[in-house]
Amino acid sequence: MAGWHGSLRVIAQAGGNALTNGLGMTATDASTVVAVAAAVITQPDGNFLLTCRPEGKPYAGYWEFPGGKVEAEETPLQALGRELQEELGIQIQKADPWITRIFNYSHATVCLHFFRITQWYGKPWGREGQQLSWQSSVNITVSPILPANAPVFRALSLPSVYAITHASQQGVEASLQQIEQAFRNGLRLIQVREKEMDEKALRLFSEKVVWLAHDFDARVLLNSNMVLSRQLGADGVHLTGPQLMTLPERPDQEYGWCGASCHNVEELDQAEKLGLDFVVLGPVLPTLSHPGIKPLGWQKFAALIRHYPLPVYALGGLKLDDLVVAQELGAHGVAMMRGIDGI
Ligand SMILES: Nc1nc2c([nH]c(=O)n2[C@H]2C[C@H](O)[C@@H](COP(=O)(O)OP(=O)(O)OP(=O)(O)O)O2)c(=O)[nH]1
Repeated sequence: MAGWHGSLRVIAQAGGNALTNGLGMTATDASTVVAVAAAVITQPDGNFLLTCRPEGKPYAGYWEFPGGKVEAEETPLQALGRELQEELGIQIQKADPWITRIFNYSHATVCLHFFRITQWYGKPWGREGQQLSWQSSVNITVSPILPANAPVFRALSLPSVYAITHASQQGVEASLQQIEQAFRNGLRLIQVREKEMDEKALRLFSEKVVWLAHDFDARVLLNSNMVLSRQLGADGVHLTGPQLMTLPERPDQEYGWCGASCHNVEELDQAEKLGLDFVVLGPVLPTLSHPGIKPLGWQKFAALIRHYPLPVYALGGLKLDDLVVAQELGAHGVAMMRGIDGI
């Protein structure tokens, strides 16, 4: 159990005391937590597979991600390989670890290890007579859904690339042109982070980014400024590390999406406690925007996010080409400031 992150680590050390894991769910004892492996089997268009729980199981008739309990002597990934063969007749070709979430049902407390499966052998079919359905995170058309899975759909609706503006260095016009091009090329999430702009310039620039983004159905989060975010109709706020550590609770839902910058385990724990939508963790590699800060490196990055419940974007000196390695290590995606010109 050593090395389990956040709530899982806490539960492992708790020795039977009831505790809250920061997601509004309570686990009672490490020994009563049932490990489950679940697959987000994703097609190139982003649609993923849900299956309907067959008669005879708890929550029969509810829709879920394919998978099942991890048996003794199995790793979650081994369990998933077995379950997908048994339930769907497919073999995993490529699986990336994703988020790990705990949920308290009346019949059990489950620890769900999610993997994203992007390549597999065979065509999925309901080998246990269960129904299958390909779904999109923005429009789930089957119901009911297992209660633990609502935040998972929200996480899945986050794109794999998160851009960060740097107009103060680049020049406002050049920056807006680049951002528009990136939206044309598929960018769907951006943070306005302009620490050197005065209030008026920031308002003007942010307003333009929001207009542009909404033309492309993309989302804009403003760095640290909840009031301005709401005034401009932006999609939410991105908290700085210090801001994250001083907030007693998540900004009101009326502010929309809420992410945060994290650099260490304390900040990751706090983001989990506040129930944020995602975090950015870095710097992974040396970066011009934070000279003099020792980068985490990929190994430490992977260790910090192991078994973490929120989607994590890797940040710091990264380009689009780093997305594959980031996701193989458990990241949801990559966040980029200068790398945005490659989008
Ligand atoms: N497979 C799966 N299980 C989920 C999801 N969400 C969620 O809360 N769970 C819970 C429901 C169950 O309590 C538990 C999975 O247990 P299960 O009974 O389906 O496991 P299994 O396939 O190994 O079944 P069995 O051999 O025990 O009959 O995890 C999900 O998306 N997929």
